[in-house]
Amino acid sequence: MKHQMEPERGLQILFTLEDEMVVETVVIPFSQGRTTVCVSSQVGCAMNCQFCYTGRMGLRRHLSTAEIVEQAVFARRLFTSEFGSITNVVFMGMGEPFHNIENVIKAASIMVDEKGLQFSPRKVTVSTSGLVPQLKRFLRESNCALAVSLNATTDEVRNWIMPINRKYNLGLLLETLREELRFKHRYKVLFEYVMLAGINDSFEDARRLIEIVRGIPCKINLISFNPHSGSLFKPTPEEKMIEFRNILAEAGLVVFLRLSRGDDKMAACGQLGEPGDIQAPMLRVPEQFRMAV
Ligand SMILES: C[S@@+](CC[C@H](N)C(=O)[O-])C[C@H]1O[C@@H](n2cnc3c(N)ncnc32)[C@H](O)[C@@H]1O
Ligand code: SF4
Repeated sequence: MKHQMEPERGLQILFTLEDEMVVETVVIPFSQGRTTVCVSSQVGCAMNCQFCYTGRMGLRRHLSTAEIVEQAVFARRLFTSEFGSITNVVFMGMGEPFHNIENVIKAASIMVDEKGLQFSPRKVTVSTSGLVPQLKRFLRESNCALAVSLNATTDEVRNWIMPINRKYNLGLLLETLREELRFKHRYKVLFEYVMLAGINDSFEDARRLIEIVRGIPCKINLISFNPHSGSLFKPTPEEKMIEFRNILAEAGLVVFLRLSRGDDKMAACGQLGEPGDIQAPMLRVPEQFRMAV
């Protein structure tokens, strides 16, 4: 595993693997001494979410346990002096972690092991697009935190922007969480919701979101869409994101806004990878959204 810093793209680290494939890791310094390393679990991704740059690559291969852990080890070594220490790990880089569940569960356990990287389990978060059987397994076998990329409040929209929903729909995903979390004491799932202008950001969506997560111990992250070349979508304006947030907060939900981290040099969620010439297919835009994209 060789590595190289990409000064042009800020805190992005590129690792060249033994087979010359390249994987990306991002270090995100927040305020108050919190620094998060965002690790990849695959080269590319098979899930083909329509708003995600990595998804366009298709899946090249899974990463081994060692290749995942090494990203956190290296980031910690590199950033300890400059930004304090790495405090959090999120599996939100390239790939769908639960598509590579075996290696991800092992990597996460090494990260929290006393003889390993000694992170607190609450500070290691695995994010999924919603592979239901693997999600159940993770909740039963791992004590690390879980994030679920929701990104829509109806099957109609989610079937389009996240095709995995055709296999495991919203009802099944949310019912599984409701059931499984009954056995996890003081555990909250983090729902991620990337806001796409005119697609999933209406006030009706906000009200539906309140209904569909009812009974699930959760926090919600509203994420600003990071545009990339060739993408159909536009980010929801900041004021609208704030109004959307307020509707959720007034209903008693714990909700955070993750506004864009700014410049296009910063490597960010859903902007990692290099699709190349052969790309995953773009899906047909449903009739009612033709004007929005
Ligand atoms: C890149 S994914 C990796 C983890 C996992 N595959 C998943 O989907 O949760 C991490 C997060 O980035 C979000 N994301 C993907 N593309 C994005 C984009 N262009 N702008 C903002 N967030 C994006 C996803 O919805 C997800 O919540
Ligand atoms: S959002 Fe996650 S699951 Fe979807 S294509 Fe991107 S990396 Fe894969």
